[in-house]
Amino acid sequence: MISALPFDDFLAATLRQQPPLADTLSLGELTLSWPAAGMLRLTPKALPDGTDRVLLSAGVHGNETAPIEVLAGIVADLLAGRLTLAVDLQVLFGNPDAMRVGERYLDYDMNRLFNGAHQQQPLARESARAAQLEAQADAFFSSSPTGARRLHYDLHTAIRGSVYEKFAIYPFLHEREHNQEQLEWLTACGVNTVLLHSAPANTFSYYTSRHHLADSFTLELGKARPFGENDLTRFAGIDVALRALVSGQQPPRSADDSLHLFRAKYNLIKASDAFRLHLADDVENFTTLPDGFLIAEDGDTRYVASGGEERILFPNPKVQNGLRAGIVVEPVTL
Ligand SMILES: O=C(O)CCC(=O)N[C@@H](CCC(=O)O)C(=O)O
Ligand SMILES: [Zn+2]
Repeated sequence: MISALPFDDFLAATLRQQPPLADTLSLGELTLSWPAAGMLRLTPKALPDGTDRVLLSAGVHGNETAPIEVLAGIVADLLAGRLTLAVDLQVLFGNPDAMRVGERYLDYDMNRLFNGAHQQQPLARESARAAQLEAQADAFFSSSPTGARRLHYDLHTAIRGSVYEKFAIYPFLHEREHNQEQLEWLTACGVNTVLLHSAPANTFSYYTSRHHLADSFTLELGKARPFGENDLTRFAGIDVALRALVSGQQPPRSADDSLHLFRAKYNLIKASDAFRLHLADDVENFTTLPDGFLIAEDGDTRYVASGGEERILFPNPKVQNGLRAGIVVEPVTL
């Protein structure tokens, strides 16, 4: 075990490709392990039975920088002893190579490569990294003691603005109920809108939910901007909430305790280069679609809104062929 911190800023060390450590590191009340780029585990030396396991990831999309900066700030305060750690914490920066160049991905959208899907794209640089992230999540969660909560928040920002600025995406659950306590926690954090997925997906949050029965969410926290251009005051709510979580506290209650729930109805799939989206670039996420509105078409396939209650999420005609180019959602109650 070594005892001197080899970096003063974990994000900077990740971006400059500083070599990780083969050994664990002792730092005051913490044990650290840094087995690979962008992967840091912080464990309190005193670890009571039932201590929560918390996985916080950001940068699965390299251009979604504000959540990366939020996590970097939390790590810095834990390492400096300004914040007390009360959980076993795994921090993962998903795609450092894409972060370095400020792109969503280099070869293939990494959030379509989990759940083993990386095996179908062996040439993509994101595939090796997705497999490495899965292995790290496996090592972290599979050794968790019974009774300990397993939580995973995968932090993102979106390409478009949104009617609801902050929202959570709840992966499809197999024979499990949605966790009411988690929905209340999200609401307390100011994340008042939740989309319930209706089918499995190859996302990181689905992977940990499915394989480790974690309470896992993709959190969409605002708009994607390059490093240095984020207004971090807009991320203060989640910052405060995550700091409370890792130090074993409840988040301060948000003034607004309403909850807007939606269900994914179907995906728009870009099957070919003929895919045409009939929504302007400034149409926001969760915009309502009038009954009969032609959302998109792809050759003979026409996506037409129905009923007047549907809304559009993540419309993007630039995705690779075969991938999701949007989600049509509808309001739901639990
Ligand atoms: O703004 C967009 O079009 C995409 C934002 C984003 O990266 N969203 C995630 C959602 C993942 C999920 O469905 O759980 C993604 O597309 O990977
Ligand atoms: Zn993203």
